[in-house]
Amino acid sequence: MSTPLTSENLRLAPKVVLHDHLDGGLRPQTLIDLAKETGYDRLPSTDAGTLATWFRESANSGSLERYLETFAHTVGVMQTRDAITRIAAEAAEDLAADGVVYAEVRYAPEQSQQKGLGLDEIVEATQEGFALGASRAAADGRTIRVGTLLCGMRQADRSQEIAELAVRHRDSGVVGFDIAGPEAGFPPTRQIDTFEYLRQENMHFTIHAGESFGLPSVWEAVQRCGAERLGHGVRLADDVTVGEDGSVKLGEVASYVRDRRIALEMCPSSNLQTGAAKSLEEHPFPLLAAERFRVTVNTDNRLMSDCTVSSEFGLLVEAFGYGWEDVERFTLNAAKAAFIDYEDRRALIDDVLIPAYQALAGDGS
Ligand SMILES: O=c1[nH]cnc2c1ncn2[C@H]1C[C@H](O)[C@@H](CO)O1
Ligand SMILES: [Zn+2]
Repeated sequence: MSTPLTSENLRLAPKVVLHDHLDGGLRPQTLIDLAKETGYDRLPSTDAGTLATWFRESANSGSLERYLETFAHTVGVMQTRDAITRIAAEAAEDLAADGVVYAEVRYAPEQSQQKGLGLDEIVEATQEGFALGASRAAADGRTIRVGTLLCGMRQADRSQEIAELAVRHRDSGVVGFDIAGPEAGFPPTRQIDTFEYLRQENMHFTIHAGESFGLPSVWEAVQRCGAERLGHGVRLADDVTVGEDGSVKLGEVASYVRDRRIALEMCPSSNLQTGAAKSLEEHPFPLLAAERFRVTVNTDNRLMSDCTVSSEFGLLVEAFGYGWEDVERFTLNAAKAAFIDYEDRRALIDDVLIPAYQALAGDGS
């Protein structure tokens, strides 16, 4: 018999998240504690409940630029080694508690230098935190592995430095690179030399594209920069035409992305907040999933969207009637697109995910 697809069972099911920002996932109380400890005096509230609501409501702005303004407060407390380690440890614990077995968590090290920390020190403090969080989760009976993506910020000019930092730390848990920040006016080709460098170093990278800017941004990210995955990529749907008879026709960019199995790191709640999608019903997730794009389900920012990986799955299950076989497919999509070694991906898929979803779907019982 199949296990009922409830929110609690979704939480217990093993999941993979590829797009989760460290500075978008702080616990509200931690933010308050760290603001006090580090002398950050600009928090909108020192009550955890009020602060959580403030983030959710402020991020719910309909604009990516305004959504991004809320990060000044989280980044504001990520300026000491201890604060960064605590935040990373809690992120690993919170993801593990939500049933995530493999996570790629990203952040922009250049934003943690307000008090003079060095870039390498920031990466070391983060890695230390993830290791600590994973070992605390293990003590609680949960297994999680965390890979890190380092982000260059599109509006700044430090991507090359950050890419070199990622390459330097590739043997201690950094698995890839990304560019984040405002999309309009900052095309990924501004950093084209950095992407060329990363390819020469055999380093993986994803690019936030097709979120607040349209199809040209997706095309540039894929064809000019060589992105292996797309952060969001919702506007790819502009290249998918659904006829009156329900027939679906893909344009060249969409075809290429589907043919090459370029993963789409979809984050439904975040998309609703930034206006990348008007409503869940109009979100391109079900269309792209039905057309067998490599869609994955992600949080983007757990604090700003007040979500978890399992709650994002829950939204999609409720809106589009997905079953365990769909949850499994989206999870396997994420495992296949992870930036870890092939052997590790295979082990994750064969030894962890497939047996668990067989049991959930009631196969062989
Ligand atoms: O959805 C997003 N689009 C573009 N940039 C984003 C998004 N979510 C977070 N960021 C930015 C704000 C963070 O400070 C930065 C690094 O995690 O990435
Ligand atoms: Zn993001």
